[in-house]
Amino acid sequence: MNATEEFAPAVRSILDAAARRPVPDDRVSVDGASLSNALAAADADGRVPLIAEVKPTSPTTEGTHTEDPVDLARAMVDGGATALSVLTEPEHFGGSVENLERVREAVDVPVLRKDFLLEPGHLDAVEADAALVIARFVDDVGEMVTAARERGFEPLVEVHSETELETALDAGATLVGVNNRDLASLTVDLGTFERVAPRAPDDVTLVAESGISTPADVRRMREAGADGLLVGSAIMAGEPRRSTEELVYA
Ligand SMILES: O=P(O)(O)OC[C@@H](O)[C@@H](O)c1c[nH]c2ccccc12
Repeated sequence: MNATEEFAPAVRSILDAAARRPVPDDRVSVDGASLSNALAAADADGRVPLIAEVKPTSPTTEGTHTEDPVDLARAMVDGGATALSVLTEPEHFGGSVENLERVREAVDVPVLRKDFLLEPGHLDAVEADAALVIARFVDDVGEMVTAARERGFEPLVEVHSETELETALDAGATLVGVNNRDLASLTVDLGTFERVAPRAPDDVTLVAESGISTPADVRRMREAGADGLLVGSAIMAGEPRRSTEELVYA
């Protein structure tokens, strides 16, 4: 991480909390389902490959959704979601490792753990199929990619710029998310994916993340080369099954 980088106060607070997270004594070992294979299969099936996110709240969301995460997850899968993402960050996103455990037990699509994992030991808090590694926040992306794979997770490496994409590719990432939200300022620009995506080689699975809320946004990201889309707020704000369907059949 670039220690001189300026982050929004909410982001500083998230990172401070993440750094204080305890590291479990034991390593997890999972037999994770492949998120990238699931995305490719949905595409081959003529569906928009959508990762729907169980996101109770966030620093940029008003209020907190109190629905049972399992009910939300089932509605998203019924609406055609290819995979799910579950926030496990407790202090700023209303997430928990219990939410992830219960959701993964209840559905048979791959489940991504969405959190601010800063060191390999943070991967050991809970099992999942895939784990998010945010290039901007970890000192050694290669170490996190290797640590995730050793445990059986498929790493989804999140980038926000061409430079971070290079770092992710050098680290051996094969599943890369381009976050349209700038985690320094928390502002969203769908042009981010459009700028960064053309720099990725064809064999990399590219996920467009954040700020996607309408069928037109879905088509825009697909035209720019998205192999998958990660959507949270827009689905949480609506009736989850219907709002998932609207995007999956965009
Ligand atoms: O709610 P949105 O705008 O649809 O975004 C979902 C997801 O991309 C977002 O929650 C996210 C992307 N990268 C993250 C890193 C940490 C926490 C959250 C995120």
